[in-house]
Amino acid sequence: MVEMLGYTAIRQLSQMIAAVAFFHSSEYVLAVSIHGRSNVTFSSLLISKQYVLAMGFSFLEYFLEILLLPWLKEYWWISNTGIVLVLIGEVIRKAAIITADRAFTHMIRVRHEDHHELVTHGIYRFIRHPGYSGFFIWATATQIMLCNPICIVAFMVVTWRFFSTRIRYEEYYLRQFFGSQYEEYSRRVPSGLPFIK
Ligand SMILES: C[S@@+](CC[C@H](N)C(=O)[O-])C[C@H]1O[C@@H](n2cnc3c(N)ncnc32)[C@H](O)[C@@H]1O
Repeated sequence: MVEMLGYTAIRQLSQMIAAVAFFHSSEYVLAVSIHGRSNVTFSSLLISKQYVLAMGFSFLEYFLEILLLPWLKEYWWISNTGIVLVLIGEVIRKAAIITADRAFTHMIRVRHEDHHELVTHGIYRFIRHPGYSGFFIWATATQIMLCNPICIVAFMVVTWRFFSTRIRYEEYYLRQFFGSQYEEYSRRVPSGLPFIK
């Protein structure tokens, strides 16, 4: 197997599998420790059908290019930049989850609960949506790590579009829950995603 794939593929694919496994297992562990096992479902692993499809495309691109354009995978400075960005994305996202604590629910709240307070400290002082910003960086970085030019662009476009819709929906409710407090906060602090104020 190692001889068939070669050093580059073995290394880059192992990094990818490690990044994905760590991301999802840590999301699940954090969700259980914050919300309790009985309130956490398989969806907290954040593995949707669309996500599996995207990852499928990513591996397909990787295998086609390593067979047909192997030189493309040898830009180690690009691949290593991807590793650094994967770590940065992880740190931003996990800092968001830990800081927001019980306010960080995987399903967007549409009803205000008594314990739900507006979080504006820690990483939320600098970015309004650090959880989404971290995921956006992480997902794009996995493709940079694999030197997958098509999926770098595709992952950026798809995750950006997904979060731009989600942020509009989420902020509609946050404005209802927290009124002028949220207005003032959103004027002062950037979203953390490009081209979203
Ligand atoms: C998946 S979390 C994402 C939180 C945030 N958008 C982020 O990217 O870090 C979604 C939940 O967080 C809540 N939420 C988002 N921003 C918040 C804030 N600054 N303070 C309290 N709750 C927040 C929303 O009401 C929603 O139910």
